[in-house]
Amino acid sequence: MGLEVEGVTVRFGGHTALNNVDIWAHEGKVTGLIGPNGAGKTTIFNVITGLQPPSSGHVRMDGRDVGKLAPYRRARLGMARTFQRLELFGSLSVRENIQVAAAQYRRLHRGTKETPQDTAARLLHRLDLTSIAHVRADQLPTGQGRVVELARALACRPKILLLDEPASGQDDEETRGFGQLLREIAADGVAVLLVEHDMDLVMNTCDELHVLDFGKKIANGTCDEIRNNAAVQAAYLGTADAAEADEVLQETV
Ligand SMILES: Nc1ncnc2c1ncn2[C@@H]1O[C@H](COP(=O)(O)OP(=O)(O)OP(=O)(O)O)[C@@H](O)[C@H]1O
Repeated sequence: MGLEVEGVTVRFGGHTALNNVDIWAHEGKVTGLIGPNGAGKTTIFNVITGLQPPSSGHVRMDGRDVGKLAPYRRARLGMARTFQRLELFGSLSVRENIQVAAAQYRRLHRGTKETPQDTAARLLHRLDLTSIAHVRADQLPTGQGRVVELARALACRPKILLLDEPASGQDDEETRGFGQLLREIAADGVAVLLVEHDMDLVMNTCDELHVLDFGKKIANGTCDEIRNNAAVQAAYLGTADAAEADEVLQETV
């Protein structure tokens, strides 16, 4: 169970941004989606969440085709996303940002017992944000903002969590902590799909990877398999010389 994307194609005028792409993210796992700039990673997130209608293909959540559903209806079914650019409510505090999301969730899921205040307190504690709970979101360094965005997504109790470059703006220590959090969130039964350029985070956190290049899926496998894949090395380095690529990739990855 989790997320399945099957045969998705997206055309922008004459440009094919995604070409018959299949990817998946299983519950309980962190799945990475990587590829060079312009490979189509954000476009596929937009297709999954319903912001970008595909020219063809299917998106399924727990086996149900959600391709015709508006973004808010997919969110109601348990899809949450963070964005490349932070999308916090700048004038609200960290606590309020989480509480607003929790209140919205509770409004839509009437059986929810936990109050938004308690949800916020629980997530502040779990994500080690209690000491900055009162700080306005627009006063936060980006690295902390990323964790608040994650907390806000978790307030919606997602089954599928899509993260678009969550490590950008984080220092090495923050990124390590973030990776650990993602592992814990997946262990709670969430399907985590991670788009990320920070290869340390990807390789230390993901159970499985999909690789896109120029809108096509060129590889899928474990981190070790992907590290040693000649097509991936060539895509990242623009060379078909596997030996040369391998040398540089060992330094990059
Ligand atoms: N709305 C759009 N109209 C036209 N072309 C687009 C549009 N959105 C994306 N593209 C093009 O589609 C391709 C895929 O873009 P996308 O942003 O999905 O790549 P990406 O893998 O997320 O890149 P990055 O790692 O730089 O964020 C690129 O060539 C991009 O220029």
